[in-house]
Amino acid sequence: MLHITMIGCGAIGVGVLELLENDPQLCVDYVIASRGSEALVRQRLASFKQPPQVLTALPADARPDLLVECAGHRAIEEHVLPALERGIACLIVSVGALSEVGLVERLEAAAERGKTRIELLPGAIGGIDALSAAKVGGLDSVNYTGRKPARAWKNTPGEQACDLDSISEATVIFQGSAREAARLYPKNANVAATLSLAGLGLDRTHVTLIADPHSDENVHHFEARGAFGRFELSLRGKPLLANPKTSALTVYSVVRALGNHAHAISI
Ligand SMILES: NC(=O)C1=CN([C@@H]2O[C@H](COP(=O)(O)OP(=O)(O)OC[C@H]3O[C@@H](n4cnc5c(N)ncnc54)[C@H](O)[C@@H]3O)[C@@H](O)[C@H]2O)C=CC1
Ligand SMILES: O=C([O-])CC(=O)C(=O)O
Repeated sequence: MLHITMIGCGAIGVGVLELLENDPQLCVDYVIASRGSEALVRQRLASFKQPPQVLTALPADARPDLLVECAGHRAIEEHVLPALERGIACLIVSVGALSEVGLVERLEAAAERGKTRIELLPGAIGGIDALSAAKVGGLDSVNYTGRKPARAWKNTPGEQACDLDSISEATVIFQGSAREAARLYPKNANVAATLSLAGLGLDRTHVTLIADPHSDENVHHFEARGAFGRFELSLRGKPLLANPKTSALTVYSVVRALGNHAHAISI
């Protein structure tokens, strides 16, 4: 059985725990919550048969097989870097955090010192395997468009780009590099960052973000061109009820990745 520590227990975390509840090969022993939210998280987990222990930091003597981050950008600095130093393998969904200058290098150095590894999860997007394979032959361009319902852009700079409550048609709220998108929209541009890291990099991946008042889906579309040919993918994800910014596929992506670590055959 694999012993797992989960960082963050919001929409993704609860979804993952629900799917893992009856898995005999995966056990989430600890959930690390942000300071002050422990009681709320315990309440969220009250209906679980065997709820994980809720803490605000990994105990010094804990030695999970895997740590999975489902929390947000700040959690990388706070929990992932120290865990890597301790030799704990980490899986990350907040891939956009890696747009911060120098963070990739610091994660690599921490993993090297801990003799362990970091896995960036595809989350809400697919095709990362094909894109990173295409990169080997050389890529010329990668263009990504993220289209979400207007409400998914609440509390983001999208509010300054347009009036999210009254737009009557799909409105472009951002165009620029994946690095800038990840900085400005940390909770909405993890896919942009993931595509960049797999493909042409944060500065050469072109991103368009759209608020669509008529959509109830999170639509991720990208087109890549290179020596391999041309590749286009459109993924129409259903948002999670608990958080309209997040697609349900992100939960399944975490469960898949954890299962791949536990099972004899990974796919
Ligand atoms: N790679 C991808 O495709 C996607 C990645 N994400 C990332 O996943 C993150 C979580 O998404 P949701 O579960 O929907 O968000 P959420 O807001 O529902 O839940 C996040 C939870 O993590 C907790 N948290 C925040 N910072 C923390 C810290 N430093 N330590 C411990 N707990 C902390 C919060 O209190 C909250 O309970 C997003 O912020 C985003 O960065 C989200 C969607 C897709
Ligand atoms: O869940 C999604 O649809 C993707 C997302 O929020 C992101 O790219 O950060």
